[in-house]
Amino acid sequence: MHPSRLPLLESVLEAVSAGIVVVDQDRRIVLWNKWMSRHTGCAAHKALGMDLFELMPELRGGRVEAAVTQALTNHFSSLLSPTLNRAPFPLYSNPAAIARSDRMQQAIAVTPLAFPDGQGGSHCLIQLNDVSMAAAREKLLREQTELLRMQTFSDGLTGVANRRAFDAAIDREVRRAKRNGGMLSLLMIDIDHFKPYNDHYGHQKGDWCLIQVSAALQALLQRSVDMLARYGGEEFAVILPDNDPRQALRMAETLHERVLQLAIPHEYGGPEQQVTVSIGVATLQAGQTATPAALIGAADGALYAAKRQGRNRIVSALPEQAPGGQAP
Ligand SMILES: Nc1nc2c(ncn2[C@@H]2O[C@H](COP(=O)(O)OP(=O)(O)OP(=O)(O)O)[C@@H](O)[C@H]2O)c(=O)[nH]1
Repeated sequence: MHPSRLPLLESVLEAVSAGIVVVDQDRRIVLWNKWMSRHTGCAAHKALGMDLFELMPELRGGRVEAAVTQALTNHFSSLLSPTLNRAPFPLYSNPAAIARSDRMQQAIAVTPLAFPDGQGGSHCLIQLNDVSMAAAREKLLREQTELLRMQTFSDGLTGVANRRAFDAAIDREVRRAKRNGGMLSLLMIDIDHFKPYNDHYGHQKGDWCLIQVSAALQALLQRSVDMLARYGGEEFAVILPDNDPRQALRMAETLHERVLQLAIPHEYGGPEQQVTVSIGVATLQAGQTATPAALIGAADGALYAAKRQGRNRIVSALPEQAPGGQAP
């Protein structure tokens, strides 16, 4: 290189918005640019000549040391992913971040340095970039995605799973039950005389009632595989994987009883004068070929039988076989 270009190269190294560190074969620091001084608080005159891993003992035994060793002994380059190695170097964006112990998130590249004339032995270049902004943006995007996912699959009023989530879950669970030869039960739950409740107490109180009932039902579902969903209006569905008809009936009784315990007054709610529910129960038996639609139809049929028989009760049914005995 022409000697007149050396000062230019030096100014570039000092001006660049990235950390540049070079260590020799004994891992001693031979180059430490201004960015490193600014973001570590360690000036070049202190860093130069020191063993990098004595200056920053916390790097010992980690991925940075492994990458430097690979570069110096085997001439391998490494990229340390910011996802796996968020902040190995004690680097801070500004003094306030030091006070908060809030390290900058880092992308690190470790490269063996080849000298054109073969002189100088093994050296290793470590480049560090601040990816805090990108990481913060990524976190925000992840949070927004999660929020959207929640909004897409949960009911805006009650917070329980919505119809879209139910449709996906029942499809998945029917397939799983058929694959494993297991059972699957479904409860359809409908609040009795809800139209007169709305008409008499008002729509807002009706909303409140839906929230109370769904929260009470949800609180009784202990297993993570069970799902309560708002099927529509004042109708809820409960998917109970691996539950046989007896277990499903017991769960229906527990849920029915819990709504009675809420003792929500309903002047036009039948003889009980409180909010009650009717429940239809259906079970997909082991080895039976049935579709989600057949299981829902059976539970719905049982629910309407419960309504016809006077409401505030539970009726069980078995699902219809799919035509031809084959699921689609
Ligand atoms: N407040 C409120 N009411 C709702 C909501 N969704 C549906 N409804 C009401 O729920 C009522 C359902 O009435 P119906 O389907 O006639 O049933 P019901 O009066 O409960 O009669 P049975 O089911 O036969 O006992 C209607 O008045 C709807 O307006 C909601 O999100 N909030």
